[in-house]
Amino acid sequence: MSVCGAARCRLIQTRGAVRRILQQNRTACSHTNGPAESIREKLQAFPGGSIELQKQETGIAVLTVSNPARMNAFSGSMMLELEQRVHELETWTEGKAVIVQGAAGTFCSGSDLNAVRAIANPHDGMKMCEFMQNTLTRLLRLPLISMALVEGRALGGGAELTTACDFRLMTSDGVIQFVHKHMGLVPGWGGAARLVRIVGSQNALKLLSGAKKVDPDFGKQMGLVDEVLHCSSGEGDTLAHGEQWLSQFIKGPAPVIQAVKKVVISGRELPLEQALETERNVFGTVWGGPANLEALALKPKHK
Ligand SMILES: CCC(=O)SCCNC(=O)CCNC(=O)[C@H](O)C(C)(C)COP(=O)(O)OP(=O)(O)OC[C@H]1O[C@@H](n2cnc3c(N)ncnc32)[C@H](O)[C@@H]1OP(=O)(O)O
Repeated sequence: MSVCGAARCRLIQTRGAVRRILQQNRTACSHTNGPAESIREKLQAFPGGSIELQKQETGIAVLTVSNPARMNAFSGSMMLELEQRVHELETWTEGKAVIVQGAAGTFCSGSDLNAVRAIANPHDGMKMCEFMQNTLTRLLRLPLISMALVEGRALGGGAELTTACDFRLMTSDGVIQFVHKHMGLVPGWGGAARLVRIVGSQNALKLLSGAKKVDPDFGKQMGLVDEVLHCSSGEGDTLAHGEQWLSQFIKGPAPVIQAVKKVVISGRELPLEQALETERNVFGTVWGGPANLEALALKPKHK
């Protein structure tokens, strides 16, 4: 193929990739699309628990998966609520970060097995996965730095949820386990695709095929866990420790933090040419902006 032909081919691939991302976001944002509507009705039929969102003045939001009677398993209504909460975060211009945690000292035990039994046919299963994939993709693409705070267990879909965050922190007794194989399943909420990108395909294969328990040491060793908090789950101040760790990445004004996250997302997801274009555009939003002018006036030395 000629150089021009190869370049044209790359351009077509790039446009295809961008169209796919936009299409995915459109599907995710659509509240009127037929098949998505039918799975919404089915999910709504399995109530219980809640997804709580607390936006703090510090610019850190806390998203809590709460269904303590079922170890924070995701009921159908919680899946719908998660989408709403992610939507609220997408438009939070003052925000810098979001911490995803579970209630009552444990993270999340995956999907509610009662709901799973009731929609145990491939069609509904795939629709549920499509719904959760869209929500978790939007969570990962938020212009906020995200962190899963794993106290206790993150199992099945709970383990998948941790991969939809930029960072994972664990208490010393925390466990992440992709138990899907033990359930005759594979991840379906996008957890396998994201896991491969975080730890590489060799490690992902080991974790999924062996349904291996990832404790803090193992997690750090393979790059799944970013930090271990030296406290146990349910000790009370775990969230404060998590916020403290996160604070090193969110100093400065929200527009700058959001710009940082945007260039990382485009670098992570787009082909190079497209990522470079996005980077230029994002740069244009901060260049000559208040934080930039203030820094220039101070003539800082970065020693
Ligand atoms: C997307 C694909 C998926 O996520 S598939 C789902 C994968 N998750 C699972 O299979 C988790 C199964 N549960 C367990 O292994 C255990 O309950 C774990 C989480 C380890 C907790 O054990 P343990 O501390 O002994 O408590 P327990 O078993 O008595 O549980 C307390 C109550 O919670 C419930 N629970 C737990 N997980 C779920 C779940 N995923 N769906 C529905 N209910 C769940 C238990 O049934 C138990 O309820 P009950 O007190 O017996 O009424």
